[in-house]
Amino acid sequence: MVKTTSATPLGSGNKKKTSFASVNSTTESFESQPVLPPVSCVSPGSGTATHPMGGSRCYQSSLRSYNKWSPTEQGATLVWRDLCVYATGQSGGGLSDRGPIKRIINNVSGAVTPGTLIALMGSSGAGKSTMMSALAYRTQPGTIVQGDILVNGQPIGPYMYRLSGFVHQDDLFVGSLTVSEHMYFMAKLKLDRGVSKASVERLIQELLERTGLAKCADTRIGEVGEGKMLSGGEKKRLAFATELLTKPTILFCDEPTTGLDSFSAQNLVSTLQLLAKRGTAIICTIHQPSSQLFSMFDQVMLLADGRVAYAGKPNDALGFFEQHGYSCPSNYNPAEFLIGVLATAPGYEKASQRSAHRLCDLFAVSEAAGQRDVLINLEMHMAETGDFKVTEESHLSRRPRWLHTLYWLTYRSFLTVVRDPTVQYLRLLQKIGIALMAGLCFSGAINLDQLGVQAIQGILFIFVSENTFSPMYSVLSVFPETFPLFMRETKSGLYHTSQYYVANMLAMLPGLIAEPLIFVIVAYWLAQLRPTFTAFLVTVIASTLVMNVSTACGCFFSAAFNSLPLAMAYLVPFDYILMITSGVFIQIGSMPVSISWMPYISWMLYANEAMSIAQWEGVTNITCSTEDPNLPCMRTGTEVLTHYSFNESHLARNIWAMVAIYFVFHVLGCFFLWRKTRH
Ligand SMILES: Nc1ncnc2c1ncn2[C@@H]1O[C@H](COP(=O)(O)OP(=O)(O)OP(=O)(O)O)[C@@H](O)[C@H]1O
Repeated sequence: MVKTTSATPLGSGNKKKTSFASVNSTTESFESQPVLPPVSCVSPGSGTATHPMGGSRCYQSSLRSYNKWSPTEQGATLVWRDLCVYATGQSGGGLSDRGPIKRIINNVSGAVTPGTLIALMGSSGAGKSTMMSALAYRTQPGTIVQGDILVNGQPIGPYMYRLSGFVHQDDLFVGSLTVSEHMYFMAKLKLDRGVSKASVERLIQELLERTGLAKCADTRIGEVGEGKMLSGGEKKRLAFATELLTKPTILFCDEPTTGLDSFSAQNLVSTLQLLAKRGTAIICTIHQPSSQLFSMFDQVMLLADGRVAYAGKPNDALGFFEQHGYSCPSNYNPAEFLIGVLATAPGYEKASQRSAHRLCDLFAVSEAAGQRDVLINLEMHMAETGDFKVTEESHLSRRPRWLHTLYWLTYRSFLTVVRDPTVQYLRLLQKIGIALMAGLCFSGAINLDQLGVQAIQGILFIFVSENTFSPMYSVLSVFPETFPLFMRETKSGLYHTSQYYVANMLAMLPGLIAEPLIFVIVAYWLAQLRPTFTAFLVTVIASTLVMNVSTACGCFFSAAFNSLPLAMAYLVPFDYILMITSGVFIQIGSMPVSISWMPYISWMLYANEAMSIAQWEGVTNITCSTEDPNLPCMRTGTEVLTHYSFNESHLARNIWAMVAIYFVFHVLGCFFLWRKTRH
């Protein structure tokens, strides 16, 4: 199976030391309130697990049928053989990323059976997170995966988003939502579309209670640095609660104990143990666990430089290392010892790597590796001979409808927009302030004489430029800022790029209509522009279109480049072209032939021409100065329009041209965003 995606680093993780238990009341600790559905079965391979939604599941691995593919009923056996993962260094599919190819995972094989809690360990950079994301079908962009990864004999694919949960090392949320809003949003996107509202609410309530988050249900998640927000431990629990919404058959946890004190870490692993006992296969990367924590895992897999140095029972690991000359001193933390042996010692890089590679070679020919290979070969054999389809798991494919997902995404984006007063209210106040200033400056100057012509064209340019530059630059950060969360959610199959893009646009739309409307209403009447309804309406429509097209342009640049500075670097020269071709600084007809195409992409020109037509069409009584007959004199509106290379018949053309540019920018923006999710 080969898979290629494009790479973007995830957002910064919250590694602050927090306590799982300290944020709970004593009766609500993770241990006493395990994040589990109430169940009756306790041993893998038999029994029934009841989902809080009311459904029931039975993991009967001993009775697993290879005529039917149904991991949710039978439990999931995940095997991988000869797995190699490469990073191409192509991060984000933007217009400026290239890098060398690097092998991170090197021919790794392994297996996890239902009801097993396995720890993935190794020194920093050994490849734990990379391997886990490959197994979970959630690789970062720019990653190439080679080798076989099967769940009950079926090559992994998008079904993993429904079958498995992934608790990330760093918790990414939309900070403006409350805990219950977040859970409701996630339930709407993750759960089967047939689940009723009451069931969803019951499920959320139950999960919040079990994770000790019920008391924070109405607390905003918050962003780092904000005053009132969830603690790191609460965010971690919220991440767990979110993943447990779908009752995953396989659960991946990337360093879930990082940032927790030892007591909370133990509580968390106890919870994972209980979850595993009910049949879930759990793979968990973990850093330097205490001796007690280490022995709580059923299996451990030690990675060194992308290879397996040991896989098997934790208690047998020390025996394997001792057999090959590495004895753990008494009273020494075994996990720390094992990782220490495999780690690269500063100053002795070559020697450390040699000894780690030697251990990997020795493990590859060990009895433990042989036993593991028996299971892998059996699964591979079944995969080749079995005749089953993923679609047989009908409830895995009942995704929410396209419009349903769009609705919830728009709702979330809209909440984010309206709950960010610094952006919304300040922008409106700023618009009113500028409109007042502009209107007052021009009031009294708008007359039907030669100076009035200049004044009218001046304020029209202010209408156009004010609705162009600030909205264009203000949306530049929209996609880079939210990109890590967007990538994580699309990689989890929650929604498509198009839904995310359209939802963001729809959430912005009310502001993009209100702002130019307020601006024109204030400035138009203060400056005493042409007092006809048609002229006013055309000015409002053109200003609104200008603002929306500019925002679309900003969104396109925001989606096409991976960072704000890069997007700015390309946008500034583009703005100059726009401004020069707006019809104010140079007569379009006098531009050199080689660049005469430029005005066609300038919505500033289209808007300027449309507003000018609205002001001058049918005007016949412009007065001229009698004092100096040598001064230019335009007596009619047609003469004014001709002077600026405008044409009275272009009004509709200009409006439609702006509409067309609006859609072209958005389609391109959506395409570039989608491209980033590919590779
Ligand atoms: N997209 C990428 N491009 C280049 N190198 C990468 C990329 N992703 C990961 N790596 C490198 O691959 C190696 C393994 O990374 P990974 O995050 O899987 O390690 P890890 O074992 O999880 O480490 P840690 O415990 O510190 O989180 C590291 O050296 C890392 O720098």
